[in-house]
Amino acid sequence: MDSKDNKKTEETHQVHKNSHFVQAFGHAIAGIGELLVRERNMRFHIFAACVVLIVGIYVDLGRSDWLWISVAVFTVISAEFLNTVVEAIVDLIVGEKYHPLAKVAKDVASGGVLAAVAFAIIVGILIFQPYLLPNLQMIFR
Ligand SMILES: Nc1ncnc2c1ncn2[C@@H]1O[C@H](COP(=O)(O)OP(=O)(O)OP(=O)(O)O)[C@@H](O)[C@H]1O
Repeated sequence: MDSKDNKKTEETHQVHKNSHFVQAFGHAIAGIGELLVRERNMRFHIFAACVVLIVGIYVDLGRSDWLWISVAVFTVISAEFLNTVVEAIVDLIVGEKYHPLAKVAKDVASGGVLAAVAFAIIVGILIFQPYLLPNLQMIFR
């Protein structure tokens, strides 16, 4: 993109600070939409969270169980946000070129998502095990 194209883009797209809350809110919602469109993993996390929500309602989880599940879900979602930000910044800086530090940044960011998912699985097992184990034993007896 040459400087003329750049100037044209800056005229038609916002590149300055948000002037009011509604504008900032709109961009934040657009960011969430972008994440859902770009990241297949994010769509899977949302699907998994919906399944947990339905099963949680079915087994009538208590207040503190819902609190732990909320922490687990938002930890995974936050890690995915961070991962997408890192990917976008790395791609902006290095483009299609290979760089060992780009690899470190992207691998560490996706490692963060993996760690968050492991945490969510542990929380899920600890919370659902007392409800699901008796049912599973009944099925396999
Ligand atoms: N510019 C680069 N230089 C070096 N390695 C890179 C570069 N771009 C990507 N990689 C390597 O390819 C992997 C996948 O990168 P990509 O940007 O496609 O992420 P992705 O498949 O969307 O990952 P995720 O599943 O975490 O969202 C990275 O984890 C990294 O190891």
